[in-house]
Amino acid sequence: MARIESIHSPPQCSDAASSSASFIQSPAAAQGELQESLASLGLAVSISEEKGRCLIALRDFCRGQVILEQDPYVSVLDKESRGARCDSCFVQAKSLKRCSACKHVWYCSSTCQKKEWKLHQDECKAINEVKRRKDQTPTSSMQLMLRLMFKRKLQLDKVVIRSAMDNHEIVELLPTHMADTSEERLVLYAQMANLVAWIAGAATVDIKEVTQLFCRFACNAHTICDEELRPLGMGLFPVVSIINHSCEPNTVLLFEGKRAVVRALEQINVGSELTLSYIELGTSTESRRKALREQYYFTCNCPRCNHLGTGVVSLEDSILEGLLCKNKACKGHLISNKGSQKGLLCQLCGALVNENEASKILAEAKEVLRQASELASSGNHHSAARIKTEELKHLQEKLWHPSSVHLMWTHDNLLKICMSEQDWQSALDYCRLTIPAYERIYPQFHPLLGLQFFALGKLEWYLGNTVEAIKALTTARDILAVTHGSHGNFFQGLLSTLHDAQASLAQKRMFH
Ligand SMILES: C[S@@+](CC[C@H](N)C(=O)[O-])C[C@H]1O[C@@H](n2cnc3c(N)ncnc32)[C@H](O)[C@@H]1O
Repeated sequence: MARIESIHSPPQCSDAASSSASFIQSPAAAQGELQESLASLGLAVSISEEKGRCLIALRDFCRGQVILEQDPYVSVLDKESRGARCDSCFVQAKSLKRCSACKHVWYCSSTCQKKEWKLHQDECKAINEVKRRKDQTPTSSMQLMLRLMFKRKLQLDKVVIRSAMDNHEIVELLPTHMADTSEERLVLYAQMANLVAWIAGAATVDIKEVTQLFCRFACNAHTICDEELRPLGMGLFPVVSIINHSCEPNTVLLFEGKRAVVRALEQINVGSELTLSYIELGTSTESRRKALREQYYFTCNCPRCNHLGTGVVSLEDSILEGLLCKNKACKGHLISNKGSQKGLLCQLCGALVNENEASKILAEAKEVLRQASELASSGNHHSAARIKTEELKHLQEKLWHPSSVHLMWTHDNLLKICMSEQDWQSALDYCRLTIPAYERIYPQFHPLLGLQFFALGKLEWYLGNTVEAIKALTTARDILAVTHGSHGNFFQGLLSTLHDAQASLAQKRMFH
């Protein structure tokens, strides 16, 4: 594809050679400068012993209000999105132009290509060097690291503008958890750092520092998704990353292109801490805590987790992930017994399944799950996959609650398979089955819940069930107006489907 020539012009910056030392801020100065910027948005950083830095509201925010927006310090598209989306703005476009030098990045316009050139220039040379010497291109995480290093240098050299919310010093304030990181992982990061050094030119790269930066990526970088929460790439957002986790979050993070937008999920009063969910919320307390410990190195003590051990959470957890009681007359669920006798305890009839029998049931359950995930990850949405997934569904129905997460994901997989086969009626049936589980698992204003109602509404509408379509689309509208905002094309598309359905119903009523 033709090169947009102007991008190869050298950067226009007369003072590029001036001393960079005066441009480096101390961490304290960078934090002070950040506080000032945040204050103008009604936000502040405070420190807690348990969590480290926290982001606090200095004023009230109402449900659906945008609290914070931030462009990534650095970002990169996934392999799957490269060539389908613009590397600069992440917009999907049919006629993208490829950088003719490295042939690795694509832009939707010469404006985007020019905007990125200063950052892409060194990366372009590095990619070509890897191609020449290894006949390979760097992976996405490697590319993200290269971009971070090149951007830092360009900001130090004053070739690229820095701001209070976009500079390397605030990236360095993010935790690394290096001391908590396993030896095995550190070795992997060090190997990756060596590769980065080799790609970027070893003289300029400090291996220990890059290893530390990989640790920082692991617990701070965000997956950038489209409106339907399909992953597009990765980005580092040093201010959004100050927001700590809760399993009952009061904010939600979505992306407009690659720009992060944080909205309030509820009324947030002055003085409250902002929280986000870092993980999939539809799992039991133990699973959520395990996931958080493994990736973020903390034990969650949010209000939802703090109920662990109380009756409410045991029942909720057993419905989400607990096995059905083996006693045919009982409708209860089994979860690990916390008492002296090891095994599984029924939450309803109190029957204890001993350790041996418990491990047999768990092995059976594990095998069912293994088959399910193998099928889901194979991406093989053909009739053979459908038959197998339906078999799994029957097996899972014998083992788990109808609202369990396992069945919910199986119903979701079947929904996708039926959609790809254009079997709309079966797709609608499976979509309907997912709704009670979604409603149980996710909070009232969760984007996944809104998206599932949107999918249901479209299927109902397509199959001529106008009243049901209006009901589902109205629920989707109410949720997505809060999580996604009401201005984008995606939301407008939902409104227009809803208006069509409402107009059709009005017309039907006029003629009957
Ligand atoms: C993305 S950072 C959040 C900002 C961080 N607190 C800071 O000081 O910059 C993620 C890290 O914050 C801490 N963290 C986040 N949520 C927490 C929570 N609910 N309880 C305890 N620590 C938490 C953990 O150390 C985690 O690895």
